Amino acid sequence: MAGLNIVIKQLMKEKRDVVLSILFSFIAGIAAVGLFTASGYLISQAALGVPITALTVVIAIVKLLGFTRALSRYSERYFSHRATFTMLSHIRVQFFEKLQNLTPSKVQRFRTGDLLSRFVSDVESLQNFFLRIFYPPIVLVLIFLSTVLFTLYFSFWIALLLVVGLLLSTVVLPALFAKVRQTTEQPVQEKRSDLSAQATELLFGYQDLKIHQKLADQSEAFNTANDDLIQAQTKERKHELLNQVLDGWIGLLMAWAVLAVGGWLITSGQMEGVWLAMFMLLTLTVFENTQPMAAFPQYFLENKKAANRIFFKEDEAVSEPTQPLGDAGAIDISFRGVDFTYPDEPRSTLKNVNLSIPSGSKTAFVGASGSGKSTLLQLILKLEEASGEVYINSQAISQMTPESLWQQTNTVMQDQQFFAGTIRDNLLSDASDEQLTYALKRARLSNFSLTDEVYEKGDNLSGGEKQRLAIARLFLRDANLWLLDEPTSSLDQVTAREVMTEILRDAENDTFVIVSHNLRGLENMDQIIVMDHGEVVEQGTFDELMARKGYFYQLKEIERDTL
Ligand SMILES: Nc1ncnc2c1ncn2[C@@H]1O[C@H](COP(=O)(O)OP(=O)(O)OP(=O)(O)O)[C@@H](O)[C@H]1O
Repeated sequence: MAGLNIVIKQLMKEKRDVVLSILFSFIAGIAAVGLFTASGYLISQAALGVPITALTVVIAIVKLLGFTRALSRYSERYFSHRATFTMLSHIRVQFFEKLQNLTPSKVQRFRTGDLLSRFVSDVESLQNFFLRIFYPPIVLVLIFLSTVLFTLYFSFWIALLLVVGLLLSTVVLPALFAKVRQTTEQPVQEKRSDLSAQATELLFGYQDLKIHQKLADQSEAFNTANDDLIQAQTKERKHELLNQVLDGWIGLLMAWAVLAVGGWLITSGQMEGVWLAMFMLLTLTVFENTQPMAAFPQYFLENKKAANRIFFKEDEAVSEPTQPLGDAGAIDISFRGVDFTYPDEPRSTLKNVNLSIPSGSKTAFVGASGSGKSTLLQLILKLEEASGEVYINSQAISQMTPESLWQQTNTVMQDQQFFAGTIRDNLLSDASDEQLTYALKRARLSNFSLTDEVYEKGDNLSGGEKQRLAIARLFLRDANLWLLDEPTSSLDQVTAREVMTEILRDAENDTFVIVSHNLRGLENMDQIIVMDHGEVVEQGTFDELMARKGYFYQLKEIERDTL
């Protein structure tokens, strides 16, 4: 229920619309019962030959009730849908905020299709929460209470029959179906999420799957997920229809029972015959209100699951950081006893890392692939949380608001995101066109204009163009800390050198950290930190490391031999 409690809280923000929906739904329902009750009375009186003039008031009431019913139904629809759609928008925002508060790596752990399915289908399915779960039972109880009280005035036995029928169709039948559903349950949401995940993977990997001739396998997995979903939906719909039919039967059964009891009451002189048609029509109409209860168990279980998927529990409660990084200009960084393992991974990624990066220094991380260099940058950026502590300007990063840190950082990570739009949109800056064009020029992208189109994920850009576009973003920012993860790995040597010269010109007085597999040009670095299997194995200047003839020296030797 944890998820549904949050949904109720969001719904209660629209208290006024909620109350008005219940009120108008009650008026519409009770007006319908009144309309048919009065009609039954009219039919009996007409059959007994009462002159039409004596029935004018009842005829007027029938007309008034018909009008009231239509108007109230319209108002109910208006307020209930307004409350629902406003609630959905609150939930979307809350879901998005929940994702925003997760570290990026936790978000990445979701399959894209699953996330989309939660964001779209699960949120959409919650529109049934107010419309079919929350207020129909309240309205039903109110209408039945009023009807039973009215009936009690004429006959205890008919009132009792109505109560029995109500219990049968709103308690016994839904409970029975809920039980059956629990044993034969087809989790539609999970199937939908599977299909969505299969579809996104098919689309993302389309080219590779085609080249590796595995498209047929993936398509088969997609078709199986599709069939599973259809099967689950069919089963669910069958349940709902059967429930509706049985509910309708209960209404008819009660009408027959009222006819029989009414007949007995009339023949035994306990009730006047003129009321019989009235109670028949009253019973048939009042049981129409129990129809929405047929779908109640299905919607309840579905919404409970959807709410729990949207407001999923996180593994551990993360305390909100409160301290901003002070804008002191130069930035220094130190790692003290930092250990890190990616969640759900068996292998430890960083082990007891201790290092120091002085303000204004130039540092290069080198080492074998998978040794933990990129992870170190992610820890500095607070994209992951480690044990031990990282300090920036002597402030513990765990207490630091990430936004204040990112504001002072110029970053190029290995994977950059590009969006469908223009080059201008993808520079992610409010700078003037002149400044944007100059940044492109410095990143050696003068062949592009600001209005050139960029496809989703930058699919129409080469690997090197994407890197240069990411670097152009840096030239438009004013930050004191540079964290670059193989920023020029896809560029030819000449362009790479030109671009690096531009970067170093801007970073001259800043703290500069680069991860690189290219061991050339490291002579100019203030320090080189060598990583192996998640540990710092060497650190020092280029000359110091070469003189030591250790790991770095061997890497240099291998590089020289392979050139
Ligand atoms: N998101 C992730 N989830 C789980 N494990 C990860 C994740 N990212 C990286 N790893 C693992 O952490 C280890 C260190 O990876 P990292 O990317 O930091 O290494 P690296 O030294 O930067 O490698 P490369 O030079 O190839 O980029 C690797 O074993 C990798 O498999």
